[in-house]
Amino acid sequence: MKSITFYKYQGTGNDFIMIDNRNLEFPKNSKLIKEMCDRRFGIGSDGLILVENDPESDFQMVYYNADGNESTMCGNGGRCIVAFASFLNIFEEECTFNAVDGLHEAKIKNETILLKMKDVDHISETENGFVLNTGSPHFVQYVEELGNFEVFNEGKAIRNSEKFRENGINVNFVEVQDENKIFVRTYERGVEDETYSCGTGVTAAALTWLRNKEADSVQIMTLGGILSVYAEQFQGTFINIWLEGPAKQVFKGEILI
Ligand SMILES: N[C@@H](CCC[C@H](N)C(=O)O)C(=O)O
Repeated sequence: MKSITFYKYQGTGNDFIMIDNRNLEFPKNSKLIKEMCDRRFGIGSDGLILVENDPESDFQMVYYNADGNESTMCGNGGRCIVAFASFLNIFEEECTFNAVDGLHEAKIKNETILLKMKDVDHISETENGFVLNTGSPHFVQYVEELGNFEVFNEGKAIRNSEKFRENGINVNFVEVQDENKIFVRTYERGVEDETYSCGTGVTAAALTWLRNKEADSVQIMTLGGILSVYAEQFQGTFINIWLEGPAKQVFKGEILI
């Protein structure tokens, strides 16, 4: 048996097991990762993230969903790994890191982490919503009374519909609160449940709200707290997209594998 040190982080309630894997000793086994993320039989989390060395930036982010599979970009996980890399003294105030969708910049500002997301040059409009990729694929639908909305059942049905079943999609429901504030709840692919917040999801929701408007920022309420998205629109493309919000270390532990 081998003992592995892990840390638990949460970013607006989206929670992750974090492991410093700069020595490449962690076994990347999806059965093990799924067991570690299990909320009854394991540590419990929405995903697991490894910090590894990267030749062209401060570190590499390797992200797994709670189902044990390596997946596309995680925005809240990206903010949490920045807090973790700072805790590990990998950088001081600003950093760059590589993730599955390319190079990201990030900054620590007081109690929050600002993470630069990839540019978004295409938003498709369907009969009941929008589809876009903010590092991960997202469906965004505007609804009323989101507090009482059946996010799990409706999200699961869309994620498993014929159009999206094969590759999967994250499903975000949005209620407009006012011109500068929206409320978002997300059914996440790979967790196959509603999570308290999804960083690439709120970014997707924010861009659908900001498109064709003069405004360049919006505040987003989630079940786990408040996030902000800043973005510029240039010739039909969203550039300089920044996701801002808190990311906190919750505990440290050891597991035997
Ligand atoms: N929690 C996430 C999204 C993680 C990826 C997602 N589950 C997928 O597989 O697409 C976030 O904060 O962005």
